[in-house]
Amino acid sequence: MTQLSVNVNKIATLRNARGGNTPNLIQMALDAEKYGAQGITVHPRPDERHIRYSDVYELKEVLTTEFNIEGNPKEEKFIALVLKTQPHQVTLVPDATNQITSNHGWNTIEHKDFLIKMIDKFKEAGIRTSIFVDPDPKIIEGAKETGTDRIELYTESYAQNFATNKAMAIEPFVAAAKKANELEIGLNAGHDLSLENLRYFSQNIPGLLEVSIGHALVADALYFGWENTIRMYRNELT
Ligand SMILES: CC(=O)[C@@H](O)[C@H](O)COP(=O)(O)O
Ligand SMILES: NCC(=O)COP(=O)(O)O
Repeated sequence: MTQLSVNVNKIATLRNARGGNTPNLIQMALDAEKYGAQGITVHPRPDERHIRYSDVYELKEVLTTEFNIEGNPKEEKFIALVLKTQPHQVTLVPDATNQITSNHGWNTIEHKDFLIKMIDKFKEAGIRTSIFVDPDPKIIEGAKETGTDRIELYTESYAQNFATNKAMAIEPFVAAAKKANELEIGLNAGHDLSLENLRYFSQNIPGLLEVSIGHALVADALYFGWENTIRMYRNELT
């Protein structure tokens, strides 16, 4: 059964918009767990545009499901945060500081030595590692070389092409998943997954352990409510 990790970045975006504590990020994360989230994901970016480093420490103290922290380990501050908070999983994402959102995976061949160093550091601390990659079999072979526990398939291209031709959209991800299964690398996925495209993805991707979903889920919750929306997303997963 694929696990749903709810990314709460956009709850923090709304909270920060007025400088107070409404919506209460910690309470919404706890309620997400109560409503069926099997994990909570955060992506504390260097400019703290949404998730603040202080949020990560507070969440660590109260969460009871899997805690997944995403970020780029080129930032020493990120490495220190992860080592101090000891999440279940760290997902390494090659974002530049000024990116509006994540828009590419690692070049696991070009950055092999750096990734090996970072993955060793987090694994030695007992933290499961995942690295954000495009659905490219060569890149996934490179991921195997890094020793990472898991990869996270960057699913924006699937989401973008889904409405036009879902069979074509999912093809590269099926091939990538089969390669990950063959190499015995754990398989996660995320970015722009939604109520429209999640079920088809989940039904066709072999060995999918976890999806992390935030932007579309929070947007849907504006219509359907936090509890209903989380239950609806859980219902789309096989
Ligand atoms: C890695 C990934 O695809 C997303 O979790 C990303 O972290 C979303 O970041 P924003 O919420 O800042 O768009
Ligand atoms: N790793 C993907 C994630 O956590 C959320 O991505 P999105 O659903 O906000 O696009």
